Amino acid sequence: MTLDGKIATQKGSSEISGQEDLLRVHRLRKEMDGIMVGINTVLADDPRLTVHKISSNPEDNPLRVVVDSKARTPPEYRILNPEAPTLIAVSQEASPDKIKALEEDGKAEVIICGDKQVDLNCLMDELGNKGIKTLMLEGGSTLNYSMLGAGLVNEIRVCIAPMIAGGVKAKTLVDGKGVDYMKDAFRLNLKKSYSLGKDLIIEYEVL
Ligand SMILES: NC(=O)c1ccc[n+]([C@@H]2O[C@H](COP(=O)([O-])OP(=O)(O)OC[C@H]3O[C@@H](n4cnc5c(N)ncnc54)[C@H](O)[C@@H]3O)[C@@H](O)[C@H]2O)c1
Ligand SMILES: Nc1nc(=O)c(N)c(NC[C@H](O)[C@H](O)[C@H](O)COP(=O)(O)O)[nH]1
Repeated sequence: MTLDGKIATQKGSSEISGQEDLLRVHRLRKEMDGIMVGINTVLADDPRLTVHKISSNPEDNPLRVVVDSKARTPPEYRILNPEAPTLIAVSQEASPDKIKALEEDGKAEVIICGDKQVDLNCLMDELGNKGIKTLMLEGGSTLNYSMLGAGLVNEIRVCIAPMIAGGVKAKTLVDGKGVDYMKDAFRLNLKKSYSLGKDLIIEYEVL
């Protein structure tokens, strides 16, 4: 994020991390069993979510997980390429046709969790059953809030780049509904902080 907490500009531009930070993220991806994003991140960035900035083997790629209530992931997007397995979590709102298009040719496994939105506790249970014990959430702001709100985040690692974007409509690290009173804010414990290139990395445990 930028110093003012933005993870994208209001137009959706999001090149924030310095080169060293991108390598840090890919080293982390390599250690993970799974990597998860919300559907808006897929639509905005068309990410691959593979380990491709450091040397790696195909089996180093984590399971890619998309939280996508209505199965809106476009079948031609890179998240469905054959480089790594992909799981799309949808809700009962997803149309059977869209689910079928995502499952075609083994592109993705689709699981249904929840009535309207994806039920994140149900999804975590399903991932646990598949042997996914470590999961990195890579955004965006809305899913970050839901995961924190559901008590499903153990640890937060943030990169603060020396940039300020501003913009009342620009996404921040955590958006969603937000808490009404600071007494209800999610509490963190500072574990580690260090400079990386021009960026600052801060690691917290969630209390
Ligand atoms: N700088 C970074 O590191 C970084 C990382 C990721 C994303 N981004 C940026 O974030 C923006 C996208 O963030 P966003 O907040 O709009 O969307 P998001 O990626 O968090 O996706 C949210 C969507 O997921 C779906 N969803 C289904 N079930 C849900 C649940 N239980 N909880 C929450 N969402 C659920 C809903 O359709 C919801 O609108 C993009 O502009 C992207 O570039 C930046
Ligand atoms: N570490 C990091 N720094 C950034 O400046 C930024 N914008 C992202 N964004 C995370 C988001 O999930 C992106 O969509 C992926 O970083 C796309 O990258 P890949 O195609 O998977 O390499 N992540």
